Amino acid sequence: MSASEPLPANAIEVRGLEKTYAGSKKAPPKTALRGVDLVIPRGSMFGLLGPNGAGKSTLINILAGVVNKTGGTASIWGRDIDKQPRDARAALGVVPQEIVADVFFTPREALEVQAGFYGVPANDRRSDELLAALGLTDKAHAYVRALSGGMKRRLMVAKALVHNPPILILDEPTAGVDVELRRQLWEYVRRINAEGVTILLTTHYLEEAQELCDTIAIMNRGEVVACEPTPQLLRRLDTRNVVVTPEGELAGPPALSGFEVTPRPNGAFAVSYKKGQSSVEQVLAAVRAAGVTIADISTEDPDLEDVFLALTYGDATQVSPTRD
Ligand SMILES: Nc1ncnc2c1ncn2[C@@H]1O[C@H](COP(=O)(O)OP(=O)(O)OP(=O)(O)O)[C@@H](O)[C@H]1O
Repeated sequence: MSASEPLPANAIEVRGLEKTYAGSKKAPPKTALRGVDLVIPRGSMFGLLGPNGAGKSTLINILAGVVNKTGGTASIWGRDIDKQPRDARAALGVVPQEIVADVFFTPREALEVQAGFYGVPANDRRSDELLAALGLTDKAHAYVRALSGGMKRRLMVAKALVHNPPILILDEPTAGVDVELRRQLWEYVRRINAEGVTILLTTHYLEEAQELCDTIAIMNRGEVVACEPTPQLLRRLDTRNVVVTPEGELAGPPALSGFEVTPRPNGAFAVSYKKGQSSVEQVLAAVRAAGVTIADISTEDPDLEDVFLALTYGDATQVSPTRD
């Protein structure tokens, strides 16, 4: 990227994106994207969530130039993928879902070859810096096939960054990565995000998206069903639980008019209420009015899993998500 270029407001803009995979004798055509609109602001840490088959990989593969779209437009760093495909793709580093190992190269050689592929002049290459940043310095000259799965994945992150792209896409990057490596990987991703790199990540680890991403889009059946700043998305599911532990043993959880009550282990029960419509005070008053003496209470906020389920499965008019 030239330093004098004005920076685009949005790293990625997708409008009305459609994809139908052609059918064959054995399989009918398959629509994977049904008019997806998505705007990823420059500098954000953006999470793309959705059940299997929602269309996340299809979307990423279209951006990466691996899959041809059927309709709509997409631009990367202000460049239209149809009109300026090379420039658009040069702004992206993509870490694919599957581990792709260069069996004949050492990690250092793999990075040099990749840099050469992008035309990065020898003086501008950052192979050693990237190996160090991803904790691979002592494996720089080992054969890639001798690396653990987590190391191969970190090498793939390094490879995606050799040309210093302003956008990094990580497609399910922590599948099969152990807890410690995952922590290191996220630390690094957070660091480069703080340095200005826009991150788009798809993940099934909902807590991870909640913890890492400032904005989250949720896809289901080829459509974006939500796209909001993380705290706003969490507020959308405005149900709160008050978990009550009663004094002594009850025959069962009390019936409270106007509230949903569900049993919890060890004689406790949860009372759900809508924030804005009721309050913890009102819940406790109803519990006391039912003759229950309260030994202890705690409150629960919804996590992303609740929001995700409510948006993608909770709607009774919606059939269950596509399965392959
Ligand atoms: N090459 C292909 N040919 C035909 N159908 C495909 C192809 N690739 C994906 N699909 C279908 O398109 C739909 C979307 O798949 P996609 O892989 O984009 O979803 P995803 O959200 O990335 O799921 P996952 O989390 O499992 O990777 C699925 O129904 C899938 O079966």
